[in-house]
Formats: sequence, C-alpha cells, structure tokens
Amino acid sequence: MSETFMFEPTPASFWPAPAKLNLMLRIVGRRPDGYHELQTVFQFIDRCDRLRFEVREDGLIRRLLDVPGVAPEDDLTVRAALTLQDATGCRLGATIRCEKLLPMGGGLGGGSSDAATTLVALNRLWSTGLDEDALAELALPLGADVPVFVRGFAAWGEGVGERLTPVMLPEPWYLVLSPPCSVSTRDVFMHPELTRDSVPATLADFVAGDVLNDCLSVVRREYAPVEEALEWLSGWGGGRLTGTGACVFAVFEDRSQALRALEHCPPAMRAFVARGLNRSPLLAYMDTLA
Ligand SMILES: C[C@](O)(CO)[C@H](O)COP(=O)(O)OP(=O)(O)OC[C@H]1O[C@@H](n2ccc(N)nc2=O)[C@H](O)[C@@H]1O
Ligand SMILES: Nc1ncnc2c1ncn2[C@@H]1O[C@H](COP(=O)(O)OP(=O)(O)OP(=O)(O)O)[C@@H](O)[C@H]1O
Repeated sequence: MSETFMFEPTPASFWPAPAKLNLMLRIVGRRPDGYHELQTVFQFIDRCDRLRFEVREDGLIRRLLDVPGVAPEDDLTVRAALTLQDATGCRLGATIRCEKLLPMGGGLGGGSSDAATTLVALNRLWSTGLDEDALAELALPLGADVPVFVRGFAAWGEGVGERLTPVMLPEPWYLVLSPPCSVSTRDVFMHPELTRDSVPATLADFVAGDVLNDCLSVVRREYAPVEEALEWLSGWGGGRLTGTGACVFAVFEDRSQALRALEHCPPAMRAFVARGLNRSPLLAYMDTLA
C-alpha cells in the first residue's frame, strides 16, 4: 500500500488552515499586469495545516517552526501578520507556530490558507476589529487564493479569484494524490503553450459536468509524476488537477469507496482521503470560540 496519511481531526487548541480543491479552472483572459483572469470553483477539504498564536507585548512577529525553503520574511504567516499590523496600527506582536501537514506547491493552497488563518486569528486575538470585507481586501495582495480562505465558503470565483459567489455543492469524498514533485504556479502561468482564451463558462455548465482545468495539458506534459498519477486515477473514474497542481484528485460518493481506492494506490504515491466541505473548518473553529 502507498504511504498514506489519513485525516486526523484538528485538536481544538489549533487554528485550522484547510486545503482547497479547484473543482474546475478556466483561464479566460490576461490582465495588463500579467495576471490571468480565471473562472474556478473552490471547495474546502477537511485536511488542514495547524496554527497556534501567542500574543506578544513587544510588537514583534516571530515564526517558531521553519517552513522548508521559505525564509521568515517570505513566510505567508509572517507577511499576513505584518499586513494586519500595518493596516490597523496595532502595537501587539505574535509568535506563530505553523505545523505544515499540506504538501507545498501542491495546488491545495496551503500557504494561502496559512495566511488567511493568521489574518482571521490575529484580528481576533489583537481585537483589531476588522470585518470580513476588510480582511478579504488585505488578503488579496498576499495571494490570489487567500480571500476565499478568509471568507470560508465554497465559491464560484472570477477575476483572479477575488470575485467570489458562495455556492452549495455536494460534499463528496475525495482521494487526493500528491505526486512527488512541486509545481510552481508562476511557471505554469508563464508557460507559452498555456491556454489563455477559454470561452467563459457558467456555474450551470460546471454543475452539468464541465470540469475542465486549462492548466492540465501543460502540467501533465512538464511533470511526469503528475501524468503518472492521472493515468492511475483513470482506472478509478478519472482524475482532475487542482489549481496548477501537482495534486490530483478523484471523486467518490462515499468514504469506503475512496478508502478502497487508497488501498490500491501505487507505493510511490502519497495519498489521502478527505471530505469536501462547503464551509471552512476555520469558520467551524471560530464558532467554538464564541
Ligand atoms: C491557480 C490558483 O491556485 C487557483 O486557485 C490560484 O490562481 C493561484 O493563487 P496563488 O498561489 O495565491 O497565486 P499568487 O501567489 O497570487 O501568484 C503566483 C504567480 O502566479 C501567476 N498568477 C497567479 C494567479 C493568476 N490568476 N494569474 C497569474 O498569472 C503570477 O505570475 C503570480 O506571480
Ligand atoms: N507558510 C507557508 N506555507 C507554504 N508555502 C509558503 C508559506 N509561506 C510562503 N510560502 C511559499 O508559497 C509557495 C506556494 O505554497 P502553497 O503550499 O500554497 O502552494 P500551492 O498549494 O501550490 O498553492 P496554490 O494552489 O495557491 O498555488 C511555496 O512554494 C512557498 O515558496
């Protein structure tokens, strides 16, 4: 059996930073600043990074655990905390402990979600009192995926992912494969052969089964492990790419079917089973603090 990591509930003392899946992704244009205009459907899954925050009186922002290959000043949790300090003039600081369980460069949005959880958590712990719209505005410059994690609802996304319309979707089980490679979002968006002029779709098209991801052909050509994962999933009803990859996923109506597929997963492939969620575990965690 492959190396697997099953879902473990996030202990109550941790702030969760859940992963997302892009259930479809169309690239419908390019802005003058080079960013691409997208249409996408975001849904959360119940697999999360785990964060803890300690408020400091000295105003400093400190990171407790290293994220491999990411300098402290580039860490999205640190940048999110500094952004909130700047925006509010808050003189408090924080020590941030971020336990990474989500693969990096996987298209699961782990770094973006860490940033969103930091904004939401420190806004509460520092009593800075920003509302959701203000936090989402601070979120966007940190990354195109950060606003959806701040808002916490499965969404139809347009623009660069900041124009979000909440959607209620089925909440199936997913088998997520994490191929042994990291895909740079920037490299995929820079690729000369990327499709950039897809005909815009509607949410109704998605619901009717149009689950195209325009990054797929470039990513499967450039990254052999992604291609291998997709080939394997073709025997289980077919796989899809999330974001720019590298992770791919298949959809199952119930958990036991997903677990059966997981048991047959090739040994070299890291994989896990997760539940689709229309409401983020971050919001559920906030409910427990009320
Ligand atoms: C592919 C998605 O994950 C889909 O949800 C997101 O659009 C990417 O979001 P993200 O990782 O937060 O991306 P960012 O950190 O904002 O951008 C990384 C790089 O990807 C390119 N980029 C990103 C998003 C976008 N709509 N067009 C782009 O061209 C830009 O070159 C940018 O420098
Ligand atoms: N706390 C963090 N956790 C993960 N990555 C971080 C963090 N801070 C900065 N980064 C940088 O952000 C990059 C993207 O990380 P992330 O794990 O979000 O990728 P991703 O899942 O492909 O995201 P997306 O789907 O949003 O493109 C990393 O390669 C890393 O350089």
